[in-house]
Amino acid sequence: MNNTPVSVKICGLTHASDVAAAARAGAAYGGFVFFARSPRNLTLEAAAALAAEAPLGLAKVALTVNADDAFLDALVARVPLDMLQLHGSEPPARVAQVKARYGLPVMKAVGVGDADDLPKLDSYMAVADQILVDAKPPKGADLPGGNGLAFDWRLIAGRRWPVPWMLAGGLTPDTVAQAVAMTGARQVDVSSGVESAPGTKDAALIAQFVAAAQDRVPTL
Ligand SMILES: O=C(O)c1ccccc1NCC(=O)[C@H](O)[C@H](O)COP(=O)(O)O
Repeated sequence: MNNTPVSVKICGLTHASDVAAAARAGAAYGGFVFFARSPRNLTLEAAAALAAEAPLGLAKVALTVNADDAFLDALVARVPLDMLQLHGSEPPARVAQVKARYGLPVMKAVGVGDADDLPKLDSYMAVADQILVDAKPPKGADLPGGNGLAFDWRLIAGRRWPVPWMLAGGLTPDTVAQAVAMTGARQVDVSSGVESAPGTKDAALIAQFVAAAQDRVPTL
């Protein structure tokens, strides 16, 4: 039995109040989204201002989708970051390149819809610092993540990987404890499940989510 509390990432922070709510609730990571079609999309300037608000203990994660070096150069120069999250179709070689170029830990997101998607996870173990095991977006979806949809957690029940991994996809304050129990995840990531509307985070839901993930009473 592992008594270390489950680490939580709150993704898609867009306001200073979101950063404060995530930190107050005890989240370990805060995610900044850089994807034009997302309701959580940030400019570099907005992200730099939010990053400046993040206290020690809240790791700042930038989420990009198939970004080129020019964008990542500007991002890393402008926004103080603790981790890069690659949420597109970046192959393992690109993950290795990004890691070498910026010297930041890299988390690679992999979408899971059915058992056929699981081998893809293995292909990143040698190059990524962390893996985000997320729900595969539905065909034709506008967003490659942050869709509020879960996958069948039984697909990964009991699975272990050699690098740290996070569970994501459709988690909510009501479901996260069951998801942790079923999968054995020690890290979880949420976006839609702690929002009152797409792109609008709710401080009470954030507190409830982190507490539920860690099996304790919310810190409001
Ligand atoms: O959140 C977005 O808008 C987004 C846009 C483009 C790529 C990825 C995106 N989110 C990815 C995340 O890290 C989410 O937290 C993860 O997919 C879980 O989302 P949700 O199901 O909404 O909790």
